[in-house]
Amino acid sequence: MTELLPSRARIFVAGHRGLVGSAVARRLTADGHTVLTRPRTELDLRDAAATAGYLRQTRPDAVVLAAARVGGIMANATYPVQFLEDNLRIQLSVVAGAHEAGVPRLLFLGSSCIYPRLAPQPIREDALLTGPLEPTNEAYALAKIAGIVQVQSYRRQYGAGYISAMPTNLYGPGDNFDLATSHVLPALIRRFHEAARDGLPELVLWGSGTPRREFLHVDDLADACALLLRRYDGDEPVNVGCGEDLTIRELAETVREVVGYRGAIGWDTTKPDGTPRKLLDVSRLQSLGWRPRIALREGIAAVYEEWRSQQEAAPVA
Ligand SMILES: NC(=O)C1=CN([C@@H]2O[C@H](COP(=O)(O)OP(=O)(O)OC[C@H]3O[C@@H](n4cnc5c(N)ncnc54)[C@H](OP(=O)(O)O)[C@@H]3O)[C@@H](O)[C@H]2O)C=CC1
Ligand SMILES: C[C@H]1O[C@H](OP(=O)(O)OP(=O)(O)OC[C@H]2O[C@@H](n3cnc4c(=O)[nH]c(N)nc43)[C@H](O)[C@@H]2O)[C@@H](O)[C@@H](O)C1=O
Repeated sequence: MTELLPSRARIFVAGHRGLVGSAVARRLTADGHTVLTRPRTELDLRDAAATAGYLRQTRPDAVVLAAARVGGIMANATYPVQFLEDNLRIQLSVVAGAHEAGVPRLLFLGSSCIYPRLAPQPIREDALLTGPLEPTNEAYALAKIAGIVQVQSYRRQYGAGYISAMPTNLYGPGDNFDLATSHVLPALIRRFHEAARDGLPELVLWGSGTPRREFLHVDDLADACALLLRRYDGDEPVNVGCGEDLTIRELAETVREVVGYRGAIGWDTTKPDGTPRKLLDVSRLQSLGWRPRIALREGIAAVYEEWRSQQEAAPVA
C-alpha cells in the first residue's frame, strides 16, 4: 500500500498540550517521527501571520491540527462566540499557512457534532449537511464544518494532500476535569470521587441520563490519526469511533463502580441533554484495517487512577 508520509517525518502537532494533541505527539514520536511543537504563549494560532511565519520557517512534512477551543455541553452553550470565532481563526491560520509553506500533508480534527442532531444511526460520513444541527453546539459544529470544507477546497483547487477525521466523544490521560467546561466523562470521574470522599447520600447529574454517547480512548484515536496520515488521501472526512454507545445513565453506573461511590444517582432535568444519540459508522476507517484496543471500563479505570494520583500530589482547587 502507498505510504503518504516519510518513515521519519517532521510533523507539527498544533495543540500538543491538549488531550488529543498530547496523545498524537506520543504516538508519532513512538513511530520514529520528529514532533514539532510551539507553546501557545509563543504562537497564538489565531494569529495568521505568526502561524504562517512559523510554518514557513519550519516547513514540516505534515501538520496535525489538534488545537481548538474545546469543551463540554455547558461551555459550548455558554460561549458560542468563542467556539465559533476561535476555531474559525485557528483553522484559517493553520490550513492556509500550511499550504503557503508548501506542507504536503495535513490532518484536520473535527468532531461528531458536525452531523445533524437527528441523523440516522450509526452516522455515516455522507450525513453531513443533511439536516439541522444540535443547538447546544451549533456554533462549534459550524466552525468545524467550515474546516472540513476548507480542507476539501485546498484538495480540489490545489491538489493538497489534506484530510479530515471526525472523532466521537474522547477521553484519556490529561483530560479537562474543570466541572464548568469539561465533557461528561472526566466530570463524572471527578464528581463521583468527590461524592464518595465527602460521603454524600446522592449525586445529581445533568439532564435525563437517556442520551446515548460513544466514547473512544484518545490513544486509540492517536493510532487512527497515525494510520490516516500514512494511508488516507480522500476528499471525505473519516469517522473515528469504537462502534458502540451507551446511555449517560449506564456511563454513570460504570464510573460509580470504578470509583466506588455507594450513594444514589439523581438527574437534574433542567440541565441540557444535548443530542439524543451520536454513534458513528466507522466502516470507512475499519476498511483501512483499524480497530480500537482499549475497552471503556478499562480506560476509565486507568484515567481514574492517573487523575487520583495527581490529585494526591496536587489537589485541584
Ligand atoms: N475532547 C473530545 O471529546 C473531542 C475532541 N475533538 C477534537 O479534537 C481536537 C482537540 O481537542 P482536545 O484535545 O480535546 O482539546 P483540548 O482543550 O484538550 O486541547 C486543545 C489544545 O489547543 C490549544 N489551543 C487552543 N487555542 C489555541 C490558540 N489560540 N493557539 C494555540 N493553541 C491553542 C490548547 O493550548 P493550551 O494547552 O495552551 O490551552 C490545547 O493544547 C479538537 O479539534 C476537537 O474538536 C473531537 C471530538 C471529541
Ligand atoms: C465531544 C462533544 O462534546 C459536547 O457534546 P456532548 O456530548 O453533548 O457533551 P458532554 O460530554 O458535555 O455531555 C454529554 C451528556 O452528559 C450529560 N451530563 C451529565 N452530567 C454531566 C456533567 O456533570 N458534565 C457534563 N459535561 N455533562 C454531563 C450532559 O447533559 C449530556 O447529556 C459538545 O461540546 C460537542 O461539541 C462535542 O463535540
